[in-house]
Amino acid sequence: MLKLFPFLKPYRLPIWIALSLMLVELMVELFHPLLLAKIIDEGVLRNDLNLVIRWGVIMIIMSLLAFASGVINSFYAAHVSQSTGFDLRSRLYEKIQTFSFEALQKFQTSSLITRLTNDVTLIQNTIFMSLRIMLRAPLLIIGGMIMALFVNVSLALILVVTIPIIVLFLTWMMKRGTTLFKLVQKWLDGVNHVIRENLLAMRIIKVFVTRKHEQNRFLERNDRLMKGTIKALRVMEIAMPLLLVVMNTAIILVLWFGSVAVSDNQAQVGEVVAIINYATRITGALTMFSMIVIIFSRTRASADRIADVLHTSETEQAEKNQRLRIENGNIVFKDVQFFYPNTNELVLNKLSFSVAAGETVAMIGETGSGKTSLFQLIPRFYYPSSGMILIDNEPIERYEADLLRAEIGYVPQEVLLFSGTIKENISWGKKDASMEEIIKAAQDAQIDETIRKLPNGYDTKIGQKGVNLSGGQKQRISIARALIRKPKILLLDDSTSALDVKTEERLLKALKEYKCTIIVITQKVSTAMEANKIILIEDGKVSDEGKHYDLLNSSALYQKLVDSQARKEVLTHE
Ligand SMILES: Nc1ncnc2c1ncn2[C@@H]1O[C@H](COP(=O)(O)OP(=O)(O)OP(=O)(O)O)[C@@H](O)[C@H]1O
Repeated sequence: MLKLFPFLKPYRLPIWIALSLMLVELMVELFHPLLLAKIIDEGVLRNDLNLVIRWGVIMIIMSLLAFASGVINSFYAAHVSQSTGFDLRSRLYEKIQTFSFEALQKFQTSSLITRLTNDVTLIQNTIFMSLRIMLRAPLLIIGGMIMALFVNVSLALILVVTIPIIVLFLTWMMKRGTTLFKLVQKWLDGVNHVIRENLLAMRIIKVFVTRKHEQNRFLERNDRLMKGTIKALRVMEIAMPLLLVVMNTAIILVLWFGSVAVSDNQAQVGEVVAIINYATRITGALTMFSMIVIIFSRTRASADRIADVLHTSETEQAEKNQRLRIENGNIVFKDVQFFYPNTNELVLNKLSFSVAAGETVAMIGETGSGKTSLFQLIPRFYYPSSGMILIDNEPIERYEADLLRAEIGYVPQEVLLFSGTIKENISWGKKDASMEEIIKAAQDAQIDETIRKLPNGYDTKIGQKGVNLSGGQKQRISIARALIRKPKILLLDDSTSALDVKTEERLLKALKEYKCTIIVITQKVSTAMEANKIILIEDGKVSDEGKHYDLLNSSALYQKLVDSQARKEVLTHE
């Protein structure tokens, strides 16, 4: 939890103001019984109405002061807690943006969302409560003990011995509670995980009629969360009765030893009453303290989870000193081997190939042969486990990640569009793009005509993940988004799969204008035939490469692919 303290530093002044005002409230609270006793003993019992009015007015003024302090304290507590929550969320978000794919895989998406929302909210609430009431309990406990010692040392010793034992016990419970609440937050991640998956896969769930199965999956996780929370709270709940037993025993001991002391003339009756009075107040404060322990256990668990994200070292390495930019776009893979982090399956095995600047290369291979993985190494989402990747004859590590990626247009296999207009989605690839540039990119991606037919043209809004567009339309918008930045290297991962042969032909022709290096992963012979070179990938290795007619003679895999597609064409023409 201490790791998050720096986040409070910018709000030192409002924190001090809030705490000082809380002390004013506390002082009024402590002095109230004293004043009441004075009014009763010296005013009411002696029939002194003036004294009653005088001290009564003082009591009212003090109450008003406490009321005003409370209101202003609330104002500052809300300001500090909300601002700290805002800062924490922003820092977490910034940090997650720098995460390497390894770190993103380690913290699941749903867990990151829980940390950014629920965990931050818990911390925010705890800060608010700390500034409002939390410090009051410990101060009442300490203040009560000091006052008791001041009244009668030997009787107060009973409290001085008992109370630290209870506080130690509560601290131990907080530790135990933190472990349990950490699990609770993990189970909350689990619930969020199912919700997220279900919302994203609603169509599949409906079409496979698996609503019941998914409901049960959700209920199972929800049940685990409920039972876990009850278990965690139960451990905490024994604190209260235990505390009352110990404190009541202490009060009985004070009474017993007190009566002995009074009869031995070693204490006054008033002193015994005063110490019992303090013991009762301290019991109340300890009850409050045990509630605070519950809240703190939860908050500690959340703070640890947030700190885990903030202190993760698996971020992308930024080679700040390197200002290299891709000039031509030639690519060389030399004996590249690759394992995904924390796995032992060799995905790329001594893979070597080269693509000259401005060339178009088609990459063909069976599913799972490593094509997408190979693509992910070019914008440096991952580093090769061994071997070398050179761009413009420079090792890829020498490029700063952002500068490297600025020159790469990447159209992933799974198209993802953002909510917003079509225009915004295309210009997302280049924030300062003009309308002409947007239209040009759309024209080249063969989507301009379709967009113009939509109700609001380029201003048509598309829903989350572009639900109101067809697969092929989404693919082409995603291609336009990559083209608008006029990349030096264009990576198309099976991005023309949903296009008919004619549209695809026009697209490939338009791409030639861009004079960039293009690698296109495809299963279509029609696409491959347009390329300068075809590279065949088998089990993470280059099994063959060449032009269409060369491969027809040399590669059994290519022949099989051509045969199957020719047969499909014959069947569709029949
Ligand atoms: N994030 C990942 N973590 C671990 N292993 C992965 C990951 N992504 C892919 N793999 C594994 O890497 C291997 C190659 O996958 P890849 O996606 O590169 O194949 P591909 O040739 O692109 O297949 P497809 O044509 O079906 O897209 C597969 O065995 C897959 O299980």
